Amino acid sequence: MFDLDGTLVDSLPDLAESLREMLATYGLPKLSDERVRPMVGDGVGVLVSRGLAAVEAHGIDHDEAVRRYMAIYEPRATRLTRLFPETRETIEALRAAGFNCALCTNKPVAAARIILERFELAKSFAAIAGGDSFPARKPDPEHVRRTVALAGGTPDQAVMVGDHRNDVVAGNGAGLRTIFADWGYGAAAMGDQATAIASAIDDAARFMMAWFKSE
Ligand SMILES: O=C(O)COP(=O)(O)O
Ligand SMILES: [Mg+2]
Repeated sequence: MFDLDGTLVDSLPDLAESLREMLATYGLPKLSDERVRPMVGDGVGVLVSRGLAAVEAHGIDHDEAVRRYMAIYEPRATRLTRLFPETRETIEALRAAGFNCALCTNKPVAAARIILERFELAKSFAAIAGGDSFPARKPDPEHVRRTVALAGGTPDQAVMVGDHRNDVVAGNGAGLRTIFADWGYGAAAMGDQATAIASAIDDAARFMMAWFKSE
């Protein structure tokens, strides 16, 4: 099971640009990509709250700001976004080895689907769950648990790969082995509780192959 932003796709340029455009509609100042990077990982509502707080915006209706953000982001979700190196090849190799792949992202599921479809990967995933698919989202383990079930798996057979503490906490809590994706947007310390730390997606796949080969 994979997280999306910062794990399969380098989406920061589109996320940050959309945030800047949204802030500009209120006449608010810009935020650099580097300032936006640590704001990603808790879903769009929190991203917008953090963006507004960072520019010290006051008196802005949060729901309206989220609507403006999504209206900007969705149509451009893959303008600058790219798969991280070896992502397609690794997904194909895992499937060829008998793994089911699933997506568990805090991003709204419609936007997640748009991205996977744009990269012709949607059909490779047995389940796609977003931050709005269930009442709970990462770091709540229920998000991971329900996604595993949707993919037809069980926690002991599954591995959660993600670049944020939320991925590690939710995966551990659901009883999965976890791999911290240290090529993503999370700080290195976020991987402390993970079963393993990987420096690239093919490295993560090597852990998975080794764990399940000997069982
Ligand atoms: O929408 C976000 O904040 C991050 O989404 P992710 O769970 O795919 O990293
Ligand atoms: Mg992520």
